[in-house]
Amino acid sequence: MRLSALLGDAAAIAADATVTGFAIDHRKVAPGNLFGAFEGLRVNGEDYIDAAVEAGAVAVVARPGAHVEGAVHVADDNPREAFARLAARFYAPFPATAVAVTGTNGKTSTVEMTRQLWRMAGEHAASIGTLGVTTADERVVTGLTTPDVVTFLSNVAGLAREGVTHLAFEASSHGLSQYRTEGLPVRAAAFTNLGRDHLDYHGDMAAYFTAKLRLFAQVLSDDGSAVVWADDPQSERVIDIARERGNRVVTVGEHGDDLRLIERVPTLLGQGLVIRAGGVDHRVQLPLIGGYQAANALIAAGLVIATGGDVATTIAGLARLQPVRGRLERAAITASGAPVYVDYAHTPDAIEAACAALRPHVAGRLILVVGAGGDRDRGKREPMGQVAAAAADVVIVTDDNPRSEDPAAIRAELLEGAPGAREIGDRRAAIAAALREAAAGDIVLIAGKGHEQGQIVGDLVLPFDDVAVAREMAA
Ligand SMILES: CC(=O)N[C@H]1[C@@H](OP(=O)(O)OP(=O)(O)OC[C@H]2O[C@@H](n3ccc(=O)[nH]c3=O)[C@H](O)[C@@H]2O)O[C@H](CO)[C@@H](O)[C@@H]1O[C@H](C)C(=O)N[C@@H](C)C(=O)N[C@H](CCC(=O)O)C(=O)O
Ligand SMILES: Nc1ncnc2c1ncn2[C@@H]1O[C@H](COP(=O)(O)OP(=O)(O)OP(=O)(O)O)[C@@H](O)[C@H]1O
Ligand SMILES: N[C@H](CCC[C@H](N)C(=O)O)C(=O)O
Ligand SMILES: [Mg+2]
Repeated sequence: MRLSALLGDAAAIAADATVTGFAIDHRKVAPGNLFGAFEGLRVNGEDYIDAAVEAGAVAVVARPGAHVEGAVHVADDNPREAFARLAARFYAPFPATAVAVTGTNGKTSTVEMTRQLWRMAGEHAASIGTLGVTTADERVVTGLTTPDVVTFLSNVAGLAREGVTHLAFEASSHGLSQYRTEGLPVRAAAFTNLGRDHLDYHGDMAAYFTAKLRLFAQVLSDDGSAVVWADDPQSERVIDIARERGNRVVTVGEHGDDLRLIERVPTLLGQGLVIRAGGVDHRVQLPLIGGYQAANALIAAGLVIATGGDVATTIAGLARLQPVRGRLERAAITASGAPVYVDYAHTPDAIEAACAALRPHVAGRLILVVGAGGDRDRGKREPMGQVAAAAADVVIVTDDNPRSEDPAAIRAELLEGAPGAREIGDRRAAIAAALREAAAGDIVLIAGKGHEQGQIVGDLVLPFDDVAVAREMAA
């Protein structure tokens, strides 16, 4: 693509260059690239403009005040957004049907279920999120929930080239604030719930919620649909924004109008659901336990239906959903017969939801192994401890991903909320202790790391897999 075709202004025409790609890190600039220079949390990308030009950048998207020499300066007050829109024009075409999911908890589960439902309907579908880029054939890990804009848009274009027509992706609050997905038309956007997380980055709950709401206020296409979990206290805000913009609103949940959850009966390995849609009651056996997975399944069904899926077929498909990795995954059964579950709960609400999911199945005690990640919202730690103490019968506080923090200090903050808890820093030892403690009728829940394959300690990623450790200890 010619730079003049992308920008169309005099400077671009004069430069008469061919654009070869986009980069936001100067170390990844190749000759002919457009470089995006953004102010970050750690450094200012504008400091690398000269180096990017040196490496062959033909244009630089940066604030009007930035100094650009030797390349075309694309000046914009919001360089991240301007960059994303140009990148989208370069990388297009994209899958015709893209949907996005935001919310504190449930994004990964919902995009994965949406992908599965589409596949059951015979569509060529993919998902992008915490688990990576997932298609029917493979999964490629990207490291972030919403990858950076270049990785995201180039991957989405790659999926389209492979024939993917349907994409469900996670729109994290960081991703929304940083315009990581702008330019990809979003035909439906879903809201799962709002709880405490990431206040280290956003400052307060209002700013965190505003970041998420941008999905509905700005990212969702004008003629797109908003799919809203109606049972969250914040749902009205989302619905109001969608109505104001004239988007179609699809509400799901006990208070939902479009997919109303009439009945939910936990069974040994799943739950029986009655879902009312268009005045008809549909009965379906969801093969996953936990109210929270029923919520995510309904939101996924809402997204599929909002983008043209048949109502009865989609609801019937819920009976064939496969479990999502690390979300209430049954990892092992102890010698004494106690099931051991691994779950990615790393917020107060998620710990509550995961414990509530297991409670109907607990005859004896619920034994919880829990920790919190370092370099992340510190204020969520004490509430996580409080919820753990209230929802479980035995709490063992351990390390999650300490990152650059002192693990003992993180544990101390959790213990503020759970003074009666046991403290075992070493995660392997904590899991071993929980499994030893468990008797017949008890259930062990290992929370916080779900599918993760490593434990981040300082700059090191040490191999660690909760499911594998649980299996090893149970054997
Ligand atoms: C807080 C946050 O979102 N940080 C991400 C963000 O950093 P930033 O914009 O603040 O970047 P910075 O490091 O200050 O650098 C500024 C700019 O200079 C550029 N640069 C930097 C250094 C250099 O030598 N040359 C250069 O050009 C950078 O590419 C960047 O564009 O952009 C970087 C480049 O894409 C990301 O690597 C980085 O993710 C860090 C590693 C991270 O841990 N992010 C987490 C918190 C995150 O994004 N999580 C969310 C939510 C998780 C969830 O709840 O699911 C996610 O979507 O994964
Ligand atoms: N709808 C829900 N309501 C409450 N809690 C939930 C819900 N869905 C999932 N959870 C809890 O949150 C955990 C994380 O779920 P999931 O990975 O689907 O969320 P996420 O929003 O993608 O998280 P992340 O922000 O890390 O990407 C689950 O393991 C579970 O404990
Ligand atoms: N996407 C989330 C995942 C947290 C998982 C937990 N294991 C932790 O490390 O805090 C984050 O980056 O905040
Ligand atoms: Mg996720």
